[in-house]
Amino acid sequence: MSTITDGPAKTPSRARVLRGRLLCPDPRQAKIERIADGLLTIGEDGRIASIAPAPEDCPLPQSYPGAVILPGFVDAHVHFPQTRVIGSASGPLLRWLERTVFPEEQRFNNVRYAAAVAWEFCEALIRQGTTCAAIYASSHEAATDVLFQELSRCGLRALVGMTLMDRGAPPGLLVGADEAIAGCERLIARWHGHDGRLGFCVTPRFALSCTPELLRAAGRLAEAHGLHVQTHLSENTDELRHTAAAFPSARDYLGVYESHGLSGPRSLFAHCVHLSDGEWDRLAAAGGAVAHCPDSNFFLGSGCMRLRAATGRNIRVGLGTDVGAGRSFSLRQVVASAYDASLIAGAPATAEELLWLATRGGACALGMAAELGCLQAGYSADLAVIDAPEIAAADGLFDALAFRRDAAPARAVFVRGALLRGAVAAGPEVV
Ligand SMILES: O=c1[nH]c(=O)c2nc[nH]c2[nH]1
Repeated sequence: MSTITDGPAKTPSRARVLRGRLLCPDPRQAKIERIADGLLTIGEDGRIASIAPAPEDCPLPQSYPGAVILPGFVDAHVHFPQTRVIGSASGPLLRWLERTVFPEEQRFNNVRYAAAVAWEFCEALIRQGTTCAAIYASSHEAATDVLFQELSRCGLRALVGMTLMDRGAPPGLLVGADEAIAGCERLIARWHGHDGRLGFCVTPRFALSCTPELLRAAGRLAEAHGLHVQTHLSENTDELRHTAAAFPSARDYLGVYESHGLSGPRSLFAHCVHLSDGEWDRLAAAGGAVAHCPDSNFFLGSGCMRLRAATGRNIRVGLGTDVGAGRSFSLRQVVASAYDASLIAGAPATAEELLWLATRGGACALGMAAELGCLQAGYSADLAVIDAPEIAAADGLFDALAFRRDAAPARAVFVRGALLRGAVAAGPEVV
């Protein structure tokens, strides 16, 4: 199995200590421990060297007064070529794809356009405190390559796929199976494992945009390289009807992916709004993960995913902005939408649980559990520093972080200890 292991950073970051309010997600359960005044030491290798309460006579000033320090957000589902069409209210899903998404994604056959948007996209992620994302590029090899270049330059961590489509869209977006797989092979050779931060993810858009030949080839490609797979599953009722007609021998929507070698422990399924109990059971048995995208589901009128259907079966769940059907790059906005969705589904989640899903949950869903999502020695120092009111009660603080819609962008963002945004207050040297 191919994993993206975290080697030493190319540009080693200076070892440093951050002092502040720390939010430490539990590695296994959806709980977050608070350290009211803590010291977080980052080693030369970009990993957390230690976490400890600050001593009473600590000479170091608060690194970011008025903020909390937590693991960077993980966006489990986002579309790079939809950056400029966020908030286009042309849904539901299939009409939105036809009217808004496919015309915009065709523009990515122009590499200069793709490069300009790649910069905007990465900036938008970093601004919101996102340090890692599972990204759909367009169906163009060159545009996908340009996105990898920008991710390499800006320091983010990501899984990226060239979106595979050979039917059901304008000709300018369709790429036949042989050509698409050859393009993926070149991208894998160039980028998979790059700098220990970037990985290639096999990305058939959804069943309706792929022939059985392309789905089979995608399954073989993932198997051959031990790669993650990401795709959409059971988002909208019209989509379900068309999928059943296009794959008459499949037992249900998940069955389409199962029969083409695309369901397994490295599969990440977005949406999962209309899955039957039987499909949830099979997804759990296969060890697949889910990208929960409630803001997008509201905006396109797709419905509410039953979060408890996933967590009750110990299925790994991350949160996805699903830009551009999602209306924001902020995982905190998605946390708020996930809360609303949980109320509608009749099983309320807490802000603490949802913030855990936005950080540690996403790391687990993307297969990065050993590296990301915890503030503990040995984990990568991928951090978001977020303004937060001084609220003593844990629930009050989590609620404020999750539900105050006017929240400012992240004060600072680090990946592997390297600063991507913001500055650390100059304090006395303690290392
Ligand atoms: O929310 C979505 N965004 C997309 O781009 C897409 N493609 C297929 N299904 C989709 N759903």
